[in-house]
Amino acid sequence: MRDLTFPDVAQRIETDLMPLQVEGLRLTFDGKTVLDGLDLTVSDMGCTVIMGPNGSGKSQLLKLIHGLKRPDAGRIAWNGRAATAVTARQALVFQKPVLLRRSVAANIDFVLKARRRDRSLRDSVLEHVGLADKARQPARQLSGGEAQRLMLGRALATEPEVLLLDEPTASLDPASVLAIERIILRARERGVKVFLVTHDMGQARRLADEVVFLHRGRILEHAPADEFFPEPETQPARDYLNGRIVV
Ligand SMILES: Nc1ncnc2c1ncn2[C@@H]1O[C@H](COP(=O)(O)OP(=O)(O)OP(=O)(O)O)[C@@H](O)[C@H]1O
Repeated sequence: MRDLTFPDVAQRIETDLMPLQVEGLRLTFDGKTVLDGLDLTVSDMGCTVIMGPNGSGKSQLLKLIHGLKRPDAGRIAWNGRAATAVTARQALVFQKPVLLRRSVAANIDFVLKARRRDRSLRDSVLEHVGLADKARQPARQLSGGEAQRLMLGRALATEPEVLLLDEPTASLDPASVLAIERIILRARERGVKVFLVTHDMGQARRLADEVVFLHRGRILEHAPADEFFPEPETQPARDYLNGRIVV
């Protein structure tokens, strides 16, 4: 992937959506508590990595703070604004790419049109995610890593102030993982606030400015990365980092 400067995708942004404040957040499914009264304040820019064992509630937390679903109880505020009021100023990328059965370029065009953004941005977005040479190819023919880069391109085409990423590199090869991490880092450097769910310890250490550790629907730790990784305070976090089963 070439390193170029793109006027729109590379533009520095200043968001007024921070801090994120979560109070008493509760989510249940059929009477089962999935998130159990979470309190969380994220004030800093950079990358907040959300970690924790399978089923600890990471994906549900991302969906709630993005305003995609409503909690059973509690409050979410992005600098005082309700999550549902600012969804369009954010982008969420899931683990599994969800692409239109059209060309790579048409997948970007679709988003630009929906957001009434200049179509000319498409080429710079595709360059940015290293897919310019595949613009006319059907999106369904992309490899897993390429498809995920297209998903990131679609997300960036909306010029999000907050990027929410749910295991964006699961099952990708090391080169694809690094390509995606470079895109994430560039967004972060431009002032996009990043929330990243990952089980990849190397990735978490490479990208995290701070870590939120979830366990059984509760936040056990919220700490700067340079404190969390060398010295997690709780046993479940220590076990998780050491690869022991803590579910
Ligand atoms: N639609 C649903 N109906 C019932 N339970 C659900 C539903 N979606 C999620 N859950 C439950 O909510 C809990 C939290 O799920 P979530 O996907 O947030 O976990 P996670 O921490 O992201 O896990 P993983 O690391 O495996 O992706 C799990 O116990 C899951 O089974």
